[in-house]
Amino acid sequence: MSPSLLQTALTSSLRDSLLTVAALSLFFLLAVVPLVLSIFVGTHVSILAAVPLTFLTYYATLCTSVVLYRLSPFHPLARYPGPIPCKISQFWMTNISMKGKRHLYIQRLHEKYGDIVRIGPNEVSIRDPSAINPLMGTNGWPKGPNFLGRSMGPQPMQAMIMIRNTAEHHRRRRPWNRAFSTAALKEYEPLVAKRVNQLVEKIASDKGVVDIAKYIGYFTYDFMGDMAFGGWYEMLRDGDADGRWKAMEDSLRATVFLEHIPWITYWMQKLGVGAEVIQKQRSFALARADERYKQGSKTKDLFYYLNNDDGAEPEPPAKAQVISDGNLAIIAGSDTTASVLANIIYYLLREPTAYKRLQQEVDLYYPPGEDATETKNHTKMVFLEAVINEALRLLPAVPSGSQRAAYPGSGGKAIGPYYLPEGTHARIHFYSVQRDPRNFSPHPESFWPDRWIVAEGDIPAPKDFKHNPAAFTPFSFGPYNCVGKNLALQEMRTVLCSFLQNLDLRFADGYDPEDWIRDIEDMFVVKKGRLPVIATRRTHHS
Ligand code: HEM
Repeated sequence: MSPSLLQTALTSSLRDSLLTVAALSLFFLLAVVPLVLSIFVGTHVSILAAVPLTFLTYYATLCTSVVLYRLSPFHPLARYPGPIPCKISQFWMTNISMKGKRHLYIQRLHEKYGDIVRIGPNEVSIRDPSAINPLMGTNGWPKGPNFLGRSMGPQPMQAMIMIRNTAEHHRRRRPWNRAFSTAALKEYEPLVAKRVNQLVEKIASDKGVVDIAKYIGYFTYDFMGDMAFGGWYEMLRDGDADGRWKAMEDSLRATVFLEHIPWITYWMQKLGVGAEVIQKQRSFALARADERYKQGSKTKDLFYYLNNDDGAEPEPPAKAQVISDGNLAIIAGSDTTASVLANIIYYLLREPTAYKRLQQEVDLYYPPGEDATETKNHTKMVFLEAVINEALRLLPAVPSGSQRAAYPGSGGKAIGPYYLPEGTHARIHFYSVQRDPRNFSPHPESFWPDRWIVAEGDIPAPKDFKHNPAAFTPFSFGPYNCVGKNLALQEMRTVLCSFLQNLDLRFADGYDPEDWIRDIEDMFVVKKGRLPVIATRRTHHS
């Protein structure tokens, strides 16, 4: 076995052993100790009364002391404010998250308590851009343990997004970086173009009201299948016949539940409870990955790089690693891009002047007859860029941020002006930071694409204009940031140019645009509702 595979296997067997020791200790504390105590109590009362009495008293004392400690000035995070239920138990935030409005809840907490707030007994949310680099940059902290919960506990091989060891993450990220290089992105252009044309055709040919958010989702899924596995599924053509998209959306609620209480996944796995919804989603990807192995590399898709078919790494990776990361691409790349794209369409339809202006820009660069899937004009399209940035600012695809925590044994750290002891889990609340008037003014809560053009100095700045690029991190920040950022931007620009060149879009009659905002849920990634539109082909523009 190669040294890196050996290291991975050892790390995961060490992790499993540690989890088993932790579980046994918990069992000892919660079952064995009160049972032994009840034998002593049984010398004074009947054993039938002694057992419940001892257990009840033992648990009450245990819970009271935990609660008192978490609220006390002796707790390492005592200096940071927050609501009492958050300080007492992680279950409070779990409950909030399950309702889908965590992003708004945490935003309100920041308004009330300030730039750092305790959102769990050992977890803080931060709304201060000066903390982004120290927390998430090269010398910051790695991923937090919430990813272990999100993935339903240890897998045969962890997907890259879960890896907390910096060196191991760096090693695993190398093939991804090659797969998203400028040269590789160029190779994906025809794949994007083919799917974009199919999407436009699908929307144009569907008569009546179209749920454009659904079709955009199918498009991103089909495209990620092409890009990751050299072709996979035809959701735009066949619909969600066997429930793949639904399985992915369903798994969001289960994973947001588990991300706040990752330790529970250990017990769920041992008892075989609740994994179906997540396993169903995963089984689709595993099946396709297996097929792809058999086919071999005919095109340079992501699999080609993950499987080291380009020969850039000294050793071939384990099969389980390639499968895990291929699956990760589908999950990380489809839902995120779909929600951002649908959100951009929503804002454009809500702001007809912005829609018109973008259409004029598209008409300028892609007049009728010009191929709108060509990327050559993208860098010149300043309003297109402003529209995408503004939608990403208002609704980042990961609104409540990605958790970070010190690697065990590495100690506490000054994160900007805040000292966080080891054992703390911390997130930058992207949603709040990007809507903070100290970072973006005026109209921090409104869709105003011009702020990006003002910031470039292309139009004069209004009074009290504020624009802080360091506070804009919709693709996250640092060595664990979104590796698919450039692909996502390329995809979104191509879709928007093609939509606006070929279609006229408007909200369906009777649709209340507030429904879109109401339906948005923060399930770590954004879960969106329906976006009913009427689409007609553009025929008479010049
Ligand atoms: C608009 C679309 C997208 C947005 C807003 C977005 C945003 C994000 C964010 C916020 C993260 C978390 C990074 C962290 O933990 O700090 C992430 C991670 C990731 N994204 Fe994206 N993403 C998008 C599209 C894509 C696409 C198209 C892919 C292609 C496969 C992709 C692949 C990944 C991967 C693999 C990770 C994990 C990176 C790592 O752990 O090193 N994303 N993304």
